[in-house]
Amino acid sequence: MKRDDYINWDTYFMGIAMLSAQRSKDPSTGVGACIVSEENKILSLGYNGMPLGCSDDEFPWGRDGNPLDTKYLFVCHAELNAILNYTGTDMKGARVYTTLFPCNECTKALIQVGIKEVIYMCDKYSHTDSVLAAKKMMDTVGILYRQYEPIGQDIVLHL
Ligand SMILES: O=c1ccn([C@H]2C[C@H](O)[C@@H](COP(=O)(O)O)O2)c(=O)[nH]1
Ligand SMILES: [Zn+2]
Repeated sequence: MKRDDYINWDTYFMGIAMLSAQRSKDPSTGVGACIVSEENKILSLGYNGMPLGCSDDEFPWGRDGNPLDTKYLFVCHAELNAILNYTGTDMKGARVYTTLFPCNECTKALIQVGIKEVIYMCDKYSHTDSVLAAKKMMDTVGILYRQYEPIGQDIVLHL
């Protein structure tokens, strides 16, 4: 008889997004994203990090002060990295699992490549204009979004 305690698709893909976030060098918010086809095949992965050739050790990771001394103008977001890391040709109808609700800039890119659903873990910036704009765009174009609901087992990463 087969096991009945296997994890469901949402847990599987959110777990992979969480694992991807562990690659981030961001000291305050590591973000991971996993893009999945309608057939439940992983299309791409990403996490937030400095662009290629921009050293993790030389570019800033701070949050406050002169904008040029913070990470915000430099860091490439997890969802955008997942899109840019994709080597295939068609993401239409795919969904993205992300550990943080996408910002407005990532949302524009998710729309342009045909993502149809966003499953997120954390929405800690829900009050910001960026996330409000992201949700306005998703509502307008019909992208569904829902918070990940753990069912059964917790995702535990023993690292
Ligand atoms: O859509 C998003 C929004 C943000 N991120 C990244 C960008 C930063 O590296 C962190 C946020 O840092 P805070 O210190 O919490 O402001 O999250 C992303 O990858 N995707
Ligand atoms: Zn973003």
